[in-house]
Amino acid sequence: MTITEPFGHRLVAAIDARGPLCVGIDPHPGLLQAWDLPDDAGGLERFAMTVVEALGPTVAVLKPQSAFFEAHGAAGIAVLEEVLTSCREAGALSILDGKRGDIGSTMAAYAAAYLTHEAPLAADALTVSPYLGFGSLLPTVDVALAEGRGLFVLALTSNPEGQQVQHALGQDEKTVAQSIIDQVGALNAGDDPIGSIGLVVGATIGRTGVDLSGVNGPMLAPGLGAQGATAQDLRRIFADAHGALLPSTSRQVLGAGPSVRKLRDAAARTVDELRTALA
Ligand SMILES: O=C(O)c1cc(=O)[nH]c(=O)n1[C@@H]1O[C@H](COP(=O)(O)O)[C@@H](O)[C@H]1O
Repeated sequence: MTITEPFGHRLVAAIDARGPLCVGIDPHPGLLQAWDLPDDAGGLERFAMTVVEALGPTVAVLKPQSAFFEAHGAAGIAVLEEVLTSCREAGALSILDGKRGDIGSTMAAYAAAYLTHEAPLAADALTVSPYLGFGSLLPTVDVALAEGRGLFVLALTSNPEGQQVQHALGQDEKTVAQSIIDQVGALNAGDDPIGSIGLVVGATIGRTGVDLSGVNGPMLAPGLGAQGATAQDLRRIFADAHGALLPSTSRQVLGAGPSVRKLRDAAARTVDELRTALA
């Protein structure tokens, strides 16, 4: 589908209408079992499509995690395609969590695969890794912007191991993470209300002293719930941030299934809690 409105604008409108929440579609084998589903492509489809049925009409953003679909081979990819199409039809934005990062010419191929209107696996945005050098992402940035889609660039990830790379000091005495944040901010500069190139800043990162005041773009914050972060952590980390904060959780909400009503209630409770904490 051809999109004319920039991703950043569409995200702001979705958060305004539905609340600041992204729910990850992470079909862990343990969750399939808890939902009484087989660990095969049929179980994967039932799981993922139940989440879309429950949350596609109510939650701002859904984020399928690619690896869980790839694990089922061609049949799993077909389910991912169905999920991405159904998110769109249900009115939720989609972020494909693929964490792609490669040399520039290959990044152009990832952009063609996930961020163009002809692509069967087109999502509204894709997670990407800048650790082959921020410049390697620029071909993907160009395609995303031309297609009305977005990126989420890993800056400060929610896992503790990320610090080894992300807190290291670069030649300019900035941390690697701050340098990525600043380069994303430069791409979004002047966009109103915000640009379309986002960052991933985990809700678990603690006190880093990072400056998010110049982002002017979307900020995906995973780590709520199963990884231990709370709405109050978000309030502290993003106190001076400028952009659109999109808290994200997977297992905390998915654990409420397979009942559609319970999934909806779990997401609605999380949105209420976030709205109160972030007001
Ligand atoms: O890009 C992501 O979505 C992501 C980045 C990050 O720093 N930390 C992180 O947990 N994620 C993803 O967010 C989801 C978190 O799942 P839960 O821990 O179940 O809420 C997983 O799919 C992770 O791959």
